[in-house]
Amino acid sequence: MPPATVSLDADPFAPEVLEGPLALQARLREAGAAVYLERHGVYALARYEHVHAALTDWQSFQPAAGVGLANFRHEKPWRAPSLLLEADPPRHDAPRAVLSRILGPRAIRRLRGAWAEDARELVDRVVRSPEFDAVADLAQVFPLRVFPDAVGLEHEGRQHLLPYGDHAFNAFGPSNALVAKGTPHVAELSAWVGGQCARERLAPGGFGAAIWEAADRGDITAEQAPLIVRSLLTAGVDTTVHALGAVLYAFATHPDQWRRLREDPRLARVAFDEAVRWESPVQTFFRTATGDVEIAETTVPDGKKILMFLGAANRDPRHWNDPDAFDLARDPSGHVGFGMGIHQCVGQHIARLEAESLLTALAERVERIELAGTPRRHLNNTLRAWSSLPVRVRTG
Ligand code: HEM
Ligand SMILES: CCOc1cccc(C(=O)O)c1
Repeated sequence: MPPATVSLDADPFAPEVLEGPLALQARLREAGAAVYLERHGVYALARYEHVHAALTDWQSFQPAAGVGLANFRHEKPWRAPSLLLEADPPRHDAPRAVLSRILGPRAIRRLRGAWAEDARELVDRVVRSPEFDAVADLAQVFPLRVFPDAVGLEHEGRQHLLPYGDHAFNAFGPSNALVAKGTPHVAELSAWVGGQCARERLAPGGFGAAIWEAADRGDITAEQAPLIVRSLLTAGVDTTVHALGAVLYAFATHPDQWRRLREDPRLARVAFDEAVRWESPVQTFFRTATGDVEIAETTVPDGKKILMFLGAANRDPRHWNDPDAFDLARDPSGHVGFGMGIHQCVGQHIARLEAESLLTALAERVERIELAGTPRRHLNNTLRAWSSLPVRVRTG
């Protein structure tokens, strides 16, 4: 008889927990292999071993009933489910294959030069001032300069991208004040995003046009094409903005690591993955049990949700040496900050290119970067993010 599952009344989506999640993450890892969260009726997994196991076992823990708290088996989704994120094989297969190709190595080779040049121009301009806000002036600016153009979006209305993604990531959590804050804008945001997925709105040569060309070839259907474009607009902006905020915060608080990057700018790529492990900009995702399934010494009843704490797994001392250290000497591969398995982030190579472009440009110009004031968090049910990151730089 497996030991009774520990129950906790904690709320991972309470503002004070979203502000500082590390204490609850440690408590969950130590309380038991699986912990039943009474408040939301879900089974929490916080240890690396079990989060990895759940992510890679889509047959037992499916995304198709929603990867948020809402259970699509008996609740209407707030928007049409994603054909990737919220789909199981075989429905998941063709959309995934199409995006994997479009967002793969050939795209990276095509974009590398232009993004490096764009990053150098932006950094040259920003560092003319010794003090600035690394979120407002870099982390939010660079992705919104390069990614919408790569997708082929019109210039008009791009200000809707961040709030749309912010609401989508809030909507994976419970219907709390964060979701209520976004609800009045959902109709306008969804109308703009939905309009941008139409073939005639997408510039030739972009990721969006390439998705429609995949429909022309019959790799996907014309009905699927706009929803797959929507995936890029939902998942591809806020995530990279907050991951860049995370890596800039990491360097501003670890001068010894900045020195390592200056000595060897090729470390930019591993630095980004180490920051994604250390801060985990995407903190949590849910799955739904497809039967009475065993995991973490617990039987999860059919139809019940599990909550995977990606951030907690990325700092699990059972898997990582000195997990709370931000250390460029570490090999962060295997972290679950991009997920794992068949749903592992299909845009991760694009995200890494954005980070490599910006960090390389900074490393070439900035001798020192440090905090110039108190950073402020941006709270979201799923994303770990900064709203402000005042820094001081010395160039040379
Ligand atoms: C540092 C930035 C990013 C982070 C931390 C991140 C994180 C993640 C995570 C954790 C998943 C897995 C979700 C799950 O297992 O339920 C995922 C999936 C996904 N990501 Fe990313 N992502 C990032 C950037 C991007 C970008 C730039 C794009 C688009 C260009 C993108 C598009 C997607 C899509 C479409 C999926 C669903 C894949 C599938 O279900 O097959 N992401 N991402
Ligand atoms: C970062 C996880 O990836 C996502 C997030 C939100 C939406 C979608 C989508 O496929 O629409 C994907």
